[in-house]
Amino acid sequence: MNKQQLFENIKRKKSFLCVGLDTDIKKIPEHLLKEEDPIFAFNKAIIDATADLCIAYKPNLAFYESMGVKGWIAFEKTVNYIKQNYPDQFIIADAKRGDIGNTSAMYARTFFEELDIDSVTVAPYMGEDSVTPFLTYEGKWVILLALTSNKGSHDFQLTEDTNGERLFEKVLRKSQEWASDEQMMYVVGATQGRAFEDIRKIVPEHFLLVPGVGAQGGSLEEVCKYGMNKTCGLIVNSSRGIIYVDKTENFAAASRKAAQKVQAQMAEELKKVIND
Ligand SMILES: O=c1ccn([C@@H]2O[C@H](COP(=O)(O)O)[C@@H](O)[C@H]2O)c(=O)[nH]1
Repeated sequence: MNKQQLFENIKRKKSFLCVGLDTDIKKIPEHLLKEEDPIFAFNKAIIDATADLCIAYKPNLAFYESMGVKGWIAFEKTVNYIKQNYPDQFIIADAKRGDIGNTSAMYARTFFEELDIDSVTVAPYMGEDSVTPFLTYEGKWVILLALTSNKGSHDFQLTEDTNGERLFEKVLRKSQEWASDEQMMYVVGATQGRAFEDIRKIVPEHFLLVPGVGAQGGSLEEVCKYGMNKTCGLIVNSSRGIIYVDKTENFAAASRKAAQKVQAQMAEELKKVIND
């Protein structure tokens, strides 16, 4: 999916919501445990209940890999289910990969060839040769960690060099030499508030993947105020705030309600920048 198609989906659905499929066997409703594949059964119900309200799904690999082979099977089934039934959805493998070049090439092969996923999150710490193998696939996206939502973002990302440049700013500037806004997005945590203003000075046109609303307490309003651009430029993720609002047989309808609430807020925010 290219940038224009993503923007068209956002306008059509009046939504820039990404539902995070952080599916934990210990948190899903008990009645699903009798299913052959409870993780997939849960994901399928959540996807069917929310697909008209969101433009992306973000399964986080940690939740699947923690279950070994069964987890990988559930992950692959989930990706295929979305692709077959909701082909307009942008799929993000939140895997935070990155290694020496030939190893990164294997990660890229996994997500882009074997699974044909739209995008993968990548850590920038190992530099250019750890990122460029992901960029050799046309139509696929790298989502580079820039300024994350957690407290630990202060340890490295927010520290300044002698010229006053913060590490996340260096990541944004340097990585633009590797790919354009048609192939690269950045992760910026919703908890980072006004930093979005500084980020937009360096990457005015790029899409940003924004986790941290909902359970982590980031403000959607603030993210939009400082981070939205003329093509929206935001994919805002919520995982626990949507998928775990109810543990009964009614869980999917409850998740839909939670997604509807966020989507309605997003529709209002979009009106401020998009006229058609
Ligand atoms: O800076 C980051 C980068 C990634 N994440 C991931 O996003 C979701 C957030 O889940 P919530 O339940 O909505 O808090 C999760 O998969 C994280 O690993 C992030 O939170 N912050």
